[in-house]
Amino acid sequence: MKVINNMSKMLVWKGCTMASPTKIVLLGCGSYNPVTNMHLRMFELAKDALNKTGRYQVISGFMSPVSDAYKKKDLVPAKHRCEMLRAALKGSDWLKLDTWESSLTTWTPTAKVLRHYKEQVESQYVHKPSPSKRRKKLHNNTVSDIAQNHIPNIEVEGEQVPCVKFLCGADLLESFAQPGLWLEEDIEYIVGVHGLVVITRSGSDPLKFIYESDVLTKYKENIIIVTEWIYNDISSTKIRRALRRGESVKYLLQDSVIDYIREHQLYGTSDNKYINHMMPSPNGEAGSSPETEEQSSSSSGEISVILRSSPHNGYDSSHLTLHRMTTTLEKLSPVTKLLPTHNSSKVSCISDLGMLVRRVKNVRYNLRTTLARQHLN
Ligand SMILES: Nc1ncnc2c1ncn2[C@@H]1O[C@H](COP(=O)(O)OP(=O)(O)OP(=O)(O)O)[C@@H](O)[C@H]1O
Ligand SMILES: O=C(O)c1ccc[n+]([C@@H]2O[C@H](COP(=O)([O-])O)[C@@H](O)[C@H]2O)c1
Repeated sequence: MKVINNMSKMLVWKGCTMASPTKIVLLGCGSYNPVTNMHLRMFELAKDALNKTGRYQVISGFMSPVSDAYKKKDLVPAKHRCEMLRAALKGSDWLKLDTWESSLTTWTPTAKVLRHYKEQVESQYVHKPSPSKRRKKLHNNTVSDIAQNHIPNIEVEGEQVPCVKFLCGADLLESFAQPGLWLEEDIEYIVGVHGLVVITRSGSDPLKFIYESDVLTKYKENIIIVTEWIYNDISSTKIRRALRRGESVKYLLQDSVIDYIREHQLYGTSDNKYINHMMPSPNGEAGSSPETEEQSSSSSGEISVILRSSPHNGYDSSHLTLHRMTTTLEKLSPVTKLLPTHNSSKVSCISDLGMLVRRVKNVRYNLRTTLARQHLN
């Protein structure tokens, strides 16, 4: 009988019934530069936690990459971030990319993005198109939608208008306290009107943070904290660093995202890919890489690798390094030409390529590869 009493309490709790949980659309905003497995996992965690309460039913999740106007350091163009998201989301039947925010030429505060979503969900619900039309729109979600102010498609059933909740990591919640970053009224709108689902992140203490904030305490009923027990601190920053250093990011990103990054030579991958293949280590094994001071790739297809070397007595082998890089690059890509752009006479002497790898410090080579196809054009 006790169980039944408890059940009946649950049934009347806040006017909700077990039979009619509130339908939820989760919205995640971020740079997604690039999208990681943790960004995807956040949605799964949130969905599980909300559904398990019996009060909510998550029907859709949307990922909204920030526009290029956000100008965050190392932010690659929205076109690429959207394509990587699109590739990553192929395996999900309830998560979707929304390109509206990223298509704008100015940065949009998150409160405005949420307000836009709320309006879209409500209007879509009221003027619900026929299922066939909705399905068609859903599959038309391509990068070209960026120019068309794509409207998210929510699969809705029944008559209840879904609520849009903001999904974020605990670090984003804590950024609410950064002076001058978020507007007070925006925080109030986000938490008061929409509500938050916060995924814990290492080094954060969301409960304490909520306790210390008057506005968050006021709306604490609207904040759901989801503890990620499987400790996972993947961040896009760490991914970009690993890529820049030519380190593997497999199992941290979706394979399709890794393929996209390689194909489009994002985050400095072009240089490392070649360097890792061509540079022998001191004991002759392939795989060590020279210290590169700077590696960059431009949208014009040019790749720059700058090597630093220090004065050293003995034989100058840096030209050999240059030669090896040239031939390896040409072997790897027959359409690549290397144009040395620095005077090699100033380069220090070193007898061993592996040593060069470690001692390169002062003198620079700027190896510029230009795709022959571009020469031809
Ligand atoms: N490992 C993680 N655990 C919990 N939340 C995360 C994690 N990684 C990202 N998030 C959340 O994902 C959202 C989108 O974040 P964003 O794209 O800025 O990712 P990021 O990995 O933190 O990026 P960067 O490292 O470039 O700052 C934010 O709400 C952020 O808090
Ligand atoms: O709305 C705001 O005032 C606001 C202030 C700081 C960050 N945001 C959003 O938070 C998201 C994550 O930002 P970041 O810098 O952690 O990548 C991104 O979508 C930003 O638009 C939003």
